[in-house]
Amino acid sequence: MSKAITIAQAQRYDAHTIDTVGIPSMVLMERAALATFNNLLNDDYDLNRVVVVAATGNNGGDGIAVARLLKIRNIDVSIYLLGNPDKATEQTQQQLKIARYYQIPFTSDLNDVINATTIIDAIFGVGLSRDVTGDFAAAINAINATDASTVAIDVPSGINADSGATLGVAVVADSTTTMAYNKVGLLTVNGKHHAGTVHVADIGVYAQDHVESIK
Ligand SMILES: NC(=O)C1=CN([C@@H]2O[C@H](COP(=O)(O)OP(=O)(O)OC[C@H]3O[C@@H](n4cnc5c(N)ncnc54)[C@H](O)[C@@H]3O)[C@@H](O)[C@H]2O)[C@H](O)CC1
Ligand SMILES: [K+]
Repeated sequence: MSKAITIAQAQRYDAHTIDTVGIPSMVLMERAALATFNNLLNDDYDLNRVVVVAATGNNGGDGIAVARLLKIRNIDVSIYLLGNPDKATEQTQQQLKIARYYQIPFTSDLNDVINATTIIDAIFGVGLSRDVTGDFAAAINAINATDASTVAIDVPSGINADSGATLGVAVVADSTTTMAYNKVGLLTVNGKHHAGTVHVADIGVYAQDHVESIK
């Protein structure tokens, strides 16, 4: 079985790749988005109406980049944004700017989420730090109530990537594209149930330098 890592390891490996190796954060985000996009196409989801549900952390930035990859292929995609965009991470603010350039529609109507054929879950990844409440919980409940296929980025939102526990409420995904390595929480019974099929994406982040084998 391939390696699975904790939240602290994921954060440490990301920071090492960005700060010491020198691969810019936006490059990692673009690779995360491309990997998610490729899995989305390979898994043969119904892409008639795609909605990316994104928050303002870097998990949201991954999702907004996926929206752009879909839009430039003429796929009907919109973004349901949760949280205050002025407080988004630098990378996610940049992805929002790019999304506006490509005129990707933003919606604040949960019915658009409910009527989607495929939903991309880009609300929380390894940065989830407390119980999900309010608008975030309402969006996750709507995602889980639809017949739409759901594809999670990195971690199904609401799942603690260490313990696999549901923090309040969590997305039940059909598949999850997780970055660099699987996460230990996604190997638990609850984590597996929420993640669906897990694809591990090589985004250029590794556990050690001078990599001979990434398995
Ligand atoms: N670091 C990188 O360059 C890469 C990251 N990738 C993706 O980014 C996420 C991790 O991003 P991060 O910004 O650290 O965290 P999240 O997006 O998961 O969310 C953090 C954000 O949300 C707030 N928050 C936490 N819990 C709650 C809650 N219950 N309710 C409301 N808000 C909450 C928190 O305060 C932060 O503001 C990782 O999973 C990847 O998807 C890349 O893939 C590329 C490299
Ligand atoms: K997610």
